[in-house]
Amino acid sequence: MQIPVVDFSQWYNSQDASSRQQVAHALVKACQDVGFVYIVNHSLPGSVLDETFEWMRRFFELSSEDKMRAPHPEGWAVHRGYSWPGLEKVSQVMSTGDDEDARKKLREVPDVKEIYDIGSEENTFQPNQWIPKETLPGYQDFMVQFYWECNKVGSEILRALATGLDLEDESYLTKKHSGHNNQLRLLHYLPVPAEELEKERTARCPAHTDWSSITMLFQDDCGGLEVEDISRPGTFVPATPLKHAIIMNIGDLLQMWSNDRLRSTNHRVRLPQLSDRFEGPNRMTRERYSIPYFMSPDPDVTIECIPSCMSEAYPAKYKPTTQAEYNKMRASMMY
Ligand SMILES: O=C(O)CCC(=O)C(=O)O
Ligand SMILES: [Fe+2]
Repeated sequence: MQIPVVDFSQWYNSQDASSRQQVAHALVKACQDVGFVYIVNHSLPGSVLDETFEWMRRFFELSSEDKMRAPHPEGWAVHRGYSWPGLEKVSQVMSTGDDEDARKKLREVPDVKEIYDIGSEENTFQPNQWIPKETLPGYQDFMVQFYWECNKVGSEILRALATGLDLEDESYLTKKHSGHNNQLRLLHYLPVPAEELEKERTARCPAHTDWSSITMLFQDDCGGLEVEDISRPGTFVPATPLKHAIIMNIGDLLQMWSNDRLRSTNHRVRLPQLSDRFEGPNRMTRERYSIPYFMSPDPDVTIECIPSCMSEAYPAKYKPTTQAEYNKMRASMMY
């Protein structure tokens, strides 16, 4: 399996409907066959992405005391602010109600990363947790702007998906995504001895699917992200870093929405592939920075089968749900 590359330049050519259709169909095909795709020639300038990685480096280099001025609130309901190493545990386990034991067991193998989550300034249910402005002048303004730039590209991707799914209304999906329920996450994976990862005594990010509609991921050149081959369950292939490309993947909500036509694929972060990403006698793996941006519909939007994805022979498989309900089920196992 190879992760397809889709060139988005023709999508922005509003004069040429057939080129736009081609891009949209290539995108949908990739999301059906693999669930992951590299998008190149999108509207986010490489210089902005480089600058974002610079800002996040500066943020994570702050003292823990400084970072702890914007801590992730206790519990799962608010997903903002700084999570110190070990706080979050990624898992595929769903909540059943009586979870204390399951939660403890999951944490026996900690995830060695620190995280900073950001949302819309206008999302009052998920208030942002900022460090004082004077601690890192310019950081907050930059991130707020980057959040909306990502939303702009993400909206174009949703528009292309609707077109590629042959929906008459190109804005079928974008109408349900105001942008205020997205999540920008800055991830810093700490250096660890390779053996710790090999023996699974610690983890970077265990296999999971995302709960979003779509996720856009930006990564540095360290490597380690792996994607499951849906035609050979259990086999993972590396998503090798491609400079300034967006790695886009389908999340659970769009898989449900599309009646399993678009695939929410398992992925994980393991050892970097390249040998020069390790150093010293105990093969410390290099640190890694990545930025997933999760696009989610507004909380009360009903996720029910897209008309072009069902027929008499292939009826809707999922019971309608809302983003808020699905989010609650997944999030309560993570914190
Ligand atoms: O860090 C990465 O490359 C992937 C992170 C990820 O899959 C997630 O946060 O959902
Ligand atoms: Fe993910």
